[in-house]
Amino acid sequence: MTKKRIIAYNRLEKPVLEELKSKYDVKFFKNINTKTDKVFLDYLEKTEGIIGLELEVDKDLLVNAPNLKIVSNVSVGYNNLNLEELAKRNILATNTPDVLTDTVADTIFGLLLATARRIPELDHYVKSKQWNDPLESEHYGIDVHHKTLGIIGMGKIGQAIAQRANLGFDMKILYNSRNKKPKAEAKYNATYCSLDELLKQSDFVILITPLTEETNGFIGRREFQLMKKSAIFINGSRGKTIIEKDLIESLKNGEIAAAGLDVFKIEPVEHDNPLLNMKNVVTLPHIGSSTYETELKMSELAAKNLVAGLNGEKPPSLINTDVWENIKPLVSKKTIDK
Ligand SMILES: NC(=O)C1=CN([C@@H]2O[C@H](COP(=O)(O)OP(=O)(O)OC[C@H]3O[C@@H](n4cnc5c(N)ncnc54)[C@H](OP(=O)(O)O)[C@@H]3O)[C@@H](O)[C@H]2O)C=CC1
Ligand SMILES: O=CC(=O)O
Repeated sequence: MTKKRIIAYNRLEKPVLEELKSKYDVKFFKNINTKTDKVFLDYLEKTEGIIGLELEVDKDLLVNAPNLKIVSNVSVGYNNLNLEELAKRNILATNTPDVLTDTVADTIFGLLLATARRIPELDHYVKSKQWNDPLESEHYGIDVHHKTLGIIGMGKIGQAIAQRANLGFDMKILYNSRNKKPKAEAKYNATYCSLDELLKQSDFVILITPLTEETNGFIGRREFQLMKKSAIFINGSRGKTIIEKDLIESLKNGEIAAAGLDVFKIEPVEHDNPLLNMKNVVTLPHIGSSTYETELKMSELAAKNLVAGLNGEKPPSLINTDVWENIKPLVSKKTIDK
């Protein structure tokens, strides 16, 4: 029997890739132009499953993928998927929630600490042999413990951040999300407030929402100007949830004190991005979930999702349940190859 054809894109941990290769005809592509790469487009035509990171699955791609049954993201965010176009074609979409929650919360909290206490800047100060005298106040940071933290996006990761802030740092927690979270309020002593109130009252603002039509450009000049001049802004969501040029202006004009960024409008970040020259900005290369343990768990979950979808079974972390309801009656037991 000919093996089903699979595309793996950008990231999949080696043992998982090898396991898939034993079952399927898998081709791995990395960061190619998917609109023009001939090898990719030829392969895509007979592909039944895609697994990977940040592949833009839009109408252009889907018209070239007539046999596609499932797209399995190795990420919790799925702003790279056009769900409307996938639904029109009854193609399943999956992601990797939960397994990364604590790791991402650790990264984001680490970024907050690094920005507040100026850790990368002072590391450079020591290693570049500038530490020759006792330190003066120009090198001081600001306290994190007992301050007010505003979390925009009180979902799984937002709540894991609240846990760290509440139990570890005794912070006052304000949050904003579409719906109130009474359980999280009780557990982490968190208070719901409007976005504007959160921005005005917080010493630290963490943005950790998905990128959607609603959150595209969510935080811009108006929002930065509402923040305290001493506020530190942390973005762990997606680069496009903020207006990056507005952040640059607000930092330049002292409207906020500093920023910690794991995500950028364009990734990898462009080398002439002004944020890279700002001392009060701490940058990371989108590594929220990137530990050995968690990346492996994400790849394993993504593979489980993919295999289930290809076998006509409901994937464990399905995004578009409406598509599953449509195809469920059509899935023929005969076509299932276990
Ligand atoms: N930097 C990195 O490496 C990583 C980044 N991420 C990003 O973090 C995001 C969140 O992940 P996760 O916590 O697991 O997802 P969840 O779905 O559990 O949480 C998302 C939260 O965002 C809230 N939200 C959505 N839209 C709005 C809005 N318009 N205004 C205010 N709040 C809103 C939701 O509110 P409600 O519950 O009320 O609907 C929910 O509380 C991902 O989608 C991804 O973009 C994730 C992993 C790693
Ligand atoms: O950014 C990473 C994700 O899992 O989403």
